[in-house]
Amino acid sequence: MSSTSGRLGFTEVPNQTAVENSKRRTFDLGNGSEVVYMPRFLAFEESWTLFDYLDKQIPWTRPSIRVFGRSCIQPRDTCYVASEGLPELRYSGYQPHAYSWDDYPPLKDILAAVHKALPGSHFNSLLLNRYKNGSDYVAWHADDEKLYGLEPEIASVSFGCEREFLLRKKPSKTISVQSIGNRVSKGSSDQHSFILKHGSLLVMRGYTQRDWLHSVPKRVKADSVRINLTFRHVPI
Ligand SMILES: O=C(O)CCC(=O)C(=O)O
Ligand SMILES: [Fe+2]
Repeated sequence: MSSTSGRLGFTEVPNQTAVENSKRRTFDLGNGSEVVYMPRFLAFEESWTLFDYLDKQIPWTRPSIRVFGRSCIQPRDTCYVASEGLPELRYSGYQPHAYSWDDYPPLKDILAAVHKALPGSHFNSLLLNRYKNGSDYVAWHADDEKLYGLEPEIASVSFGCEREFLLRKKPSKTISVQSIGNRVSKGSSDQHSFILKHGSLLVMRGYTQRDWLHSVPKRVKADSVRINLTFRHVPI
């Protein structure tokens, strides 16, 4: 984009919105894992319209899942949308019904925007989560189901209440802690935290699911609904 010179010889600064929209930060987590964060992926008002639609129209359920051999109610609402003919998703002993994209046209618009932002991506399934307030959460996990292959790219779009998204390195199977004299250096880059904003996009790619865990912890102060969409590719 070219910039014009003002009357007094100052260079004009592009307007603030354009600068914000172009903000895209890439975080190299090391060893082939990468996270990309775009705080203003979708416009603010449009994001509220989508939030209202999703909150009201999606057939949310709160299923029973199995965690460490015990049955419990999943601590958030969920729904699953997938293209026809994909192998079925199963996680924590639960197999969600796959709804069709055609039943929820705004999801196709969001998918198109994600594909545009991430050239070369081909998402064909979507796991939706609804956190009614700060007592809903997702525990530490990796989306490393075989179904997704070895290096899944996962694109996560958030609406509504801002929540913290944490990444923590999986314990290494080899001894990677370096001893320097008496001091044990573990490095501080084994954890990352993002506040996922209304209308934001966060992408995990490379070996992030193999080498890292992520979570959205409980937050007493979060007092309103958050909706999160994670787009995934299931190879056929
Ligand atoms: O709500 C989020 O930001 C993350 C959801 C998530 O990790 C998942 O659905 O696997
Ligand atoms: Fe996840």
